[in-house]
Amino acid sequence: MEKLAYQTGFGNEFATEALPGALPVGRNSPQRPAYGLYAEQISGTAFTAPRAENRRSWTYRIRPAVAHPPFERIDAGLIRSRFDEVPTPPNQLRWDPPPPPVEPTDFVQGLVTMGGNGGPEAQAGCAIHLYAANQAMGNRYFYNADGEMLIVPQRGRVRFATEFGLIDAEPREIVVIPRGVRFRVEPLDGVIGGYVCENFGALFRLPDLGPIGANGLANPRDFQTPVAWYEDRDEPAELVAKFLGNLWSTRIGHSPLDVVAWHGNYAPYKYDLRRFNTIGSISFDHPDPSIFLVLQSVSDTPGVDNIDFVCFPPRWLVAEDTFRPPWFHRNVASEFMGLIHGVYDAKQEGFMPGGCSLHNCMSGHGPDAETVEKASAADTSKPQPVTDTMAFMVETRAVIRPTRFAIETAQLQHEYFRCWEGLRKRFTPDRP
Ligand SMILES: O=C(O)Cc1cc(O)ccc1O
Ligand SMILES: [Fe+2]
Repeated sequence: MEKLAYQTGFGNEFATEALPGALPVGRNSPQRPAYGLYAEQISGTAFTAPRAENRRSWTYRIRPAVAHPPFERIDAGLIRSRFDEVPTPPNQLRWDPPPPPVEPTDFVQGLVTMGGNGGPEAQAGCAIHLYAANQAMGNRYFYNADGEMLIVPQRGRVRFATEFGLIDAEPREIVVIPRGVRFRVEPLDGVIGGYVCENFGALFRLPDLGPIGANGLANPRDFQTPVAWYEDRDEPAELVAKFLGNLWSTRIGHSPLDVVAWHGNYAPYKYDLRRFNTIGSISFDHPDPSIFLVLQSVSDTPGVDNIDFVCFPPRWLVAEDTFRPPWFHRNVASEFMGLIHGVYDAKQEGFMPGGCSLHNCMSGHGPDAETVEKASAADTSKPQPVTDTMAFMVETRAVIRPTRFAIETAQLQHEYFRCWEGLRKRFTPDRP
């Protein structure tokens, strides 16, 4: 597999051309763009959004995006963008990894919604999907008008061929495809699978660092955006749109990935979670998980995010006289977790790579009984490495409401609550 070239930086003003001179200099819309290309803008924020948040790109393409017959509605399979199918239980929920697809399945066909909140109309909230595929999309292309898609590969390497260029990703990397950007997914290994966080709200951004300083957590230079790449393919193709929760399809006679040059700050990107600069306590106590924040989607209330995407990478635990794993807690926020690799430090077993868990607003949760036994007996005068792990959490302001599929699937672990059954009473009122 050839190594792809990328431009680096988060939300930079990128400029890239696949043919020399395709990108106009000093203007966006020349009367006759070079090579007979059409100029087209795609905006990801309101025109008048403050400069620091404003996102848009200019593309120079073989045909404008408008060149297609009307869309017709198609079956959305197990994709959901409304979350009122079944009552949401306050229970701790956990799922085994889904079995790989048996039928030929591409990325869009293999999307299954596990839960979510808000919706595309409200422009707030998120949907959490799993994907599993064993086929390339071929001449099928997809775009999502409902939100940007943060894709978390868990199994298999995968190529995203997008209007803005090519991205190859492997497990422990994440990919963000902005709202509206057309793309196609190709497995680079036989079976691919993972998670998708569809963000209906404000675009993902890097969090402020406050007293941490100018460096740390996910560093901007580690975000990678493709260079311009195009295909000039005049052949029958299908374009599928996700629009207000429904899927719509149209037939076009060419590949929509025909952008020869582009500039701007609205484009797909990838990030390797292994580059996350993890920060933790070097004195005592387990800090709040906000120190693991990779990307945030802010809400209208300062400090209360629509979505926090956090990761739990390998790290050292050194806090003395401290119960080192995640503590027992109930949060106002809701937590959907996935395990990309290895073992999660709060759960000895049952939380498998490819699996997921959901602990909603005020539902008690924390380390399982086995973890508590171990951590309570550990020698905390010695540093302890947490190795071979990569978990993530989608933490949201609103309750994450599971879909009917999530509640009825055979992968739901009905015995999950038993992992806390062994928490014995250890109260000794006469012995401090
Ligand atoms: O529930 C979890 O496992 C996620 C989590 C991790 C952590 O280190 C602190 C709080 C928290 O919710
Ligand atoms: Fe939690």
